[in-house]
Amino acid sequence: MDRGVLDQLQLSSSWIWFVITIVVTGMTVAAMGTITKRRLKLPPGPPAWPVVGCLPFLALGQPPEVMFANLGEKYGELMLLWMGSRPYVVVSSARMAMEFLKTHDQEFANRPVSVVRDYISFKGNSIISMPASNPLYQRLRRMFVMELLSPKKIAASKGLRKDQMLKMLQGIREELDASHRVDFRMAVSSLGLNLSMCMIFGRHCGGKVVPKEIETLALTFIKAVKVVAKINISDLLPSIRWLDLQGIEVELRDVEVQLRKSITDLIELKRLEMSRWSPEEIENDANERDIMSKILSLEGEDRLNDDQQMAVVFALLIAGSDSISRGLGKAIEELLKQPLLHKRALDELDEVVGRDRLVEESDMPNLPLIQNIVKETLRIHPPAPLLIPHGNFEPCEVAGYHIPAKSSVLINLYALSRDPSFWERPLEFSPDRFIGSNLTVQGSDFHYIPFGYGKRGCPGLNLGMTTLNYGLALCLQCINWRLPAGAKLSETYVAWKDSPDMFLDGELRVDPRLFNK
Ligand code: HEM
Repeated sequence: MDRGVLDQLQLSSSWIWFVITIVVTGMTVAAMGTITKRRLKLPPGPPAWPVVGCLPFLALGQPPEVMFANLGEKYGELMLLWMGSRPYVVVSSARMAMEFLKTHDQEFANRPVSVVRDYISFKGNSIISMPASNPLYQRLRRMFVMELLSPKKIAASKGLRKDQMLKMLQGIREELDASHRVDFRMAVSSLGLNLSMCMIFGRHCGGKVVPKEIETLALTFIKAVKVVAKINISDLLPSIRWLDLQGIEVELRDVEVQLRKSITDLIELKRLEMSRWSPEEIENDANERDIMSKILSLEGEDRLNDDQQMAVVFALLIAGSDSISRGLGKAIEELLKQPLLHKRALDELDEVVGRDRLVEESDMPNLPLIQNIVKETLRIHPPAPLLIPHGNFEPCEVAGYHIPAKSSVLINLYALSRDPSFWERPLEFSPDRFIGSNLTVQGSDFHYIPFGYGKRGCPGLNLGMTTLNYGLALCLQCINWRLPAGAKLSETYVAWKDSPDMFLDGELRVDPRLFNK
């Protein structure tokens, strides 16, 4: 859900609600009435009107996590909101997050139904939207953790990460040559997608020459993300889905066809490439080169059918791209706001790596400040601030409250990571809070779970952290990020570099003059 979509929803809401009210009056009353009659202790929440539930009372112009955090101050750590005819349970404390993600992990390790799932889960084969009890989910999950995103795979793809990041920096450099200014948010926005594409297909994606098939998939993917991000009224009021009031299903149908075509084209190219492998290449584990080669070489009961292969590709793209771009963009943005912290990070790089070579992933354990900047970025700006909604099939009792069946459970990381009873000066960006602390991104404490926790916790955690840590170190080493006088961070953030010699002979070199000592 992005803010633009919410604004859009608000603008067009009056007539839409009018139609909905006429069509389905009474249905929600019936749903809610059943529960009230049984006098169950429901979590507190805002009042709900027939049909539309509490939607008219929500401040839809705000980002959802902020809106829910504000509501949490009024209604408490566990809230029940009827949005349309659907129950949404919002969790705003570490204690309650532990209840749902640890104590009751089994019951809530599913995903709520949604219209999107009917289209781009490739016939129910997506790991992201599948119930955790599905045997295919367990097989895919094992494959993601043990094979596709394993420490061995991550180590094997380090050259590719470096290559892609240098291409991004080169792009920035070329823009600087032309204008002396670069919008970093724009520059970094395609990095995550390029990295994911490379890891999946083993093809070079960034830079000027992009293979046509890769470009087509990237464009289709961006289109798909835009549709997925829309709030669909049919999800809130399933009984009027047939009206498709916002035309979203028409768009989804179109996007599904295009995704299928572009992913299939790339898979076919990979098949062709594999058919030309020499016996030596096969002997030397050529199928370990990239994720698609690995998937296509699975045999016997491990083999994935066409829908499953496409679903794996799409899941990796959608879960792994934006999180990286957003994380890196926010880290740089925070450093632009704090020049002293920025300088400390540069000093650390200087001391550990020096100026004669580029930083490598193997340097990262010796760069604790840069690692803490990434950790703090994920605290203040978690890429998935409400996780991905969890769901339960059956009604359930949690901490003495009745949670209706088929609820959408949203864990509000925004509230957890700003809890003043746990965090000192929670609104301050202060990476040093992690010095000597035993907080880890793996979820050693439920106040800090940027990757989620438990059965549905992110399988890309190691890849995500490796990429963000290294990406930040390289971006800091190669570019002297500055906010030009008068530029406002809230509008756009712009960076420039003083030295014209960062790239020599098309190759990246670290120029001592980059660092303003
Ligand atoms: C900084 C980077 C990342 C962050 C902060 C992040 C965070 C998350 C979060 C919060 C979830 C939802 C957990 C839940 O529902 O409880 C998730 C799910 C997921 N992530 Fe990540 N992620 C990152 C990078 C990646 C990468 C690089 C990949 C793979 C290329 C990836 C693959 C996935 C998948 C497949 C899921 C769905 C798991 C499931 O439903 O079982 N993530 N991630």
